[in-house]
Amino acid sequence: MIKSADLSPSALVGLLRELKIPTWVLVAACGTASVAAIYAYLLDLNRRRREHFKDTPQPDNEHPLLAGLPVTRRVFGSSTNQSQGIQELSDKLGPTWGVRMPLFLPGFSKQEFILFTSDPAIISEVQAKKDIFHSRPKVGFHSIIPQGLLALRADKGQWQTHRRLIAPLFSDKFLAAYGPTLYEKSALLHDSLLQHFNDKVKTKAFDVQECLNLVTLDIITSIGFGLEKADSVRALLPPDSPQALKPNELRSALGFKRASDVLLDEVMKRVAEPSVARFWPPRYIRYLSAYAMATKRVYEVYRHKGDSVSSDASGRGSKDFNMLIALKNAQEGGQHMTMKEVKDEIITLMIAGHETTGLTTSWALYELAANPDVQDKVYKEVKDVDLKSLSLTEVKDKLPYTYMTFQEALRLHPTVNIFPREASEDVVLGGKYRLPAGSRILINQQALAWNTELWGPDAKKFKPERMQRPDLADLDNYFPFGFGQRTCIGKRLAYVEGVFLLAHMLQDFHLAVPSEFAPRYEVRVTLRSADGTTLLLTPRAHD
Ligand code: HEM
Repeated sequence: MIKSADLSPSALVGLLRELKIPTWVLVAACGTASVAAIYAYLLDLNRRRREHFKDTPQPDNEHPLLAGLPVTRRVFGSSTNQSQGIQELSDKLGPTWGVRMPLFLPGFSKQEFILFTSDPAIISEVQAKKDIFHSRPKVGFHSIIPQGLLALRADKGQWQTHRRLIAPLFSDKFLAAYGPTLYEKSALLHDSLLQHFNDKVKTKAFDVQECLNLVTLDIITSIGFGLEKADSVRALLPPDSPQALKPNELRSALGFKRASDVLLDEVMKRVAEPSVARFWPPRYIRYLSAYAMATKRVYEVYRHKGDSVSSDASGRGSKDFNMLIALKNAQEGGQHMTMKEVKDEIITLMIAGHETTGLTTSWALYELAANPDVQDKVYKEVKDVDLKSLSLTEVKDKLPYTYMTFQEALRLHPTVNIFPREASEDVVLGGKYRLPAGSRILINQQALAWNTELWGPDAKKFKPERMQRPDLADLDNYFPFGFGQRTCIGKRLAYVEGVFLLAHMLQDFHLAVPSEFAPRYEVRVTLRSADGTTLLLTPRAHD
């Protein structure tokens, strides 16, 4: 019999020597025992956590150790399947369901759970608990987007100060100042398109999603960065046009577009994959050079002296002004943002304000093409409006039906179809869905748009008239620009810009959907049409 005193490490070693067991066998046995112990521990952890979250429906094919990570990666990893994948899981599991994250992987220690919801009651509760759901999760945002409004935490003073300093960029005075640029860029788009038509070519197919993404980029880089020569829409000119860009000009005209694409691409990838893959040299170099391009431009403008904003007697504003200079001059109690803070905010505005507006406008154009009766009504409203002298502050009053068209496009195809919030403390939603501090909730507003209880049996039909409902502003379930204190700061600009671009397009072109075209959703942070939005354009003069 072995006495306990004999179990000292040296006695054990002595015993093993006596037994003459080869060292490699001992090492292998120890290794196997350790792996088995870790595995057993993780399985037990997984079982306990499954038990902890048992009241939240979860996909049943979860990995015993990786928990919901493979499901999340499948859903988010392939952007064309994202909205479909989430919808399929919602159909199966109900309006609120969740996935657990593997606690032991680096990067997940705080993001224990992701709760997806399209349940109006749960969403109202999240809106009411605004002191808990005030920030976006760190994954993705923190390491990629500069430290601007999108990424900053709302419980820190910096976000509040920045929000106050940036808000005036969307006031009446500033909107009036953007007018001339908006008209100029939109007119350039139309010139570029119209050059494709002649007596023989009266109707031609264009990808309006591409067109709108180019023009909204030109607008934001011009009013944001002061890039007066931002004219990437000239890439749409017919190659034989005397104004067509030469290859070297095309490169520089599309430089900002490429940078913006890369930055957005990174946002999407990093949301799905908080891993070292982002440092893969080719990808990292691409990202760094896109970022450097935007940064260089910010610093060039920043070092120039400039006025914050000027408007002429008609209130139409001036082109010699940009958001960057306005932010440089913005101050509160004599305190300005630092150059780096201004840079972070201006790149954030470019990322947040470009594709969102372009895509919503192109969804609206698609719906107008698909619904000729609605198109006729919009055309009737816009055809005699002098857009060149229209102040952006008048857009809503002068173009009410077009405005509702834009709002309805946002309902049916919410450009930010799913947006995240982080729980700053442990919280239980709906009396049973547990969300530990640091976990995420993803608000699925696309499913809300199709909810027949909210929007009636024709919820999937495009009907701008439904935006006349008087309670629209108070609806807890129509929030294409988010809600609460983190609501989109650029909402007013998005509306007037989108409605203006829609009105201009309809003044000049009749739209139709080619018989073979049916859009498929793709999500790259924003909801786009995977194959572009090809529409048949006929200049009204040839109509
Ligand atoms: C149709 C166009 C747009 C849509 C659908 C949209 C949608 C959104 C949504 C859903 C959010 C998140 C809100 C939340 O978490 O509650 C957001 C935030 C934001 N948006 Fe927009 N947006 C649009 C245009 C713009 C424009 C034109 C700008 C600026 C030029 C802009 C700048 C921002 C910023 C800076 C934030 C972060 C605000 C904060 O956290 O304080 N957006 N947007």
